[in-house]
Amino acid sequence: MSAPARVMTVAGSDSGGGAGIQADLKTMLAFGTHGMSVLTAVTAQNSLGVQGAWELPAEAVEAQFRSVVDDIGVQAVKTGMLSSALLVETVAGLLGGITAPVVIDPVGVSKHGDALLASDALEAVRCGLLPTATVATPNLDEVEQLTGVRVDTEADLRTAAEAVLAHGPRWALIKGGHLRADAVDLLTDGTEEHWLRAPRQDNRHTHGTGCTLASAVAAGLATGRSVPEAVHEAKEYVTGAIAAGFALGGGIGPVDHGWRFRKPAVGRGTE
Ligand SMILES: Nc1ncnc2c1ncn2[C@@H]1O[C@H](COP(=O)(O)OP(=O)(O)O)[C@@H](O)[C@H]1O
Ligand SMILES: Cc1ncc(COP(=O)(O)OP(=O)(O)O)c(N)n1
Repeated sequence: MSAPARVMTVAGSDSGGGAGIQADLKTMLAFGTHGMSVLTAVTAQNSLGVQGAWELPAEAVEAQFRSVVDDIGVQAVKTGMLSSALLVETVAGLLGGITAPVVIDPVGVSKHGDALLASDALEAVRCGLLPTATVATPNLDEVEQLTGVRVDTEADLRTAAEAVLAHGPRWALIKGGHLRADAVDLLTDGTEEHWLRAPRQDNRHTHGTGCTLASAVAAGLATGRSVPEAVHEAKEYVTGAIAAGFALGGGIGPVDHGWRFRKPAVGRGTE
């Protein structure tokens, strides 16, 4: 039997299992790929927020990356929480040495407003990390932090994408999850435009949306999809996962990474 496509995430751990490395690996499995991980930081996190975060040494990040790439090999890479300028620079340097497609989710803050990236790391993201991206997937807050462009309406998404593309990724996927109306995202390489629209799900359990979308794109690229194909399939997956998002703990529950595997009411908790 042939091995599944290999996808690597470079990201932080979310102890609650809704975002970060845990979301990435579940998503990669949902796409039938083999997920591998380079851990950058450990967070103590739950449905109420982030209670603590501890960064790993740069040499530990580099060693994990080399262990995977030098022996197993990767067909796509996704990055998430990178925590500091040092880790952003370390990871950017490592990505410069591989040829596989790279999806950069420039994670800044969690849904609860907890910082997952030091403010002095933004310049390293702009100058070092974004140029390595096949696709960069900022949300609206990240667009504003990185480019100064504020997005209030769908019409602003094009300006945002142009500003992100100016930092060097081949494609920009601007996520409109924080807009008021439909959840509209814009994918563009500066020539082609793909508008991805989904009705806004009236479900507060949306923890992990961004990690899930970016990992799904990476899994699609690893299996040979084009960027537009991978993004369309990822959007369909995250929309279903949000619709099926469930309550856990006392705050914002996770999206359901396993929604395609479940029959109604099977595998659900009783609370
Ligand atoms: N309530 C929602 N209903 C439908 N789609 C959503 C909703 N919230 C976010 N999305 C979608 O989820 C994906 C991730 O976007 P977003 O939540 O903005 O990312 P992040 O987690 O990085 O803030 C995007 O495709 C976005 O349009
Ligand atoms: C460890 C870790 N990494 C990333 C995030 C942010 O994840 P995201 O998918 O953007 O989801 P929300 O936090 O916005 O729900 C995280 N929280 N933790």
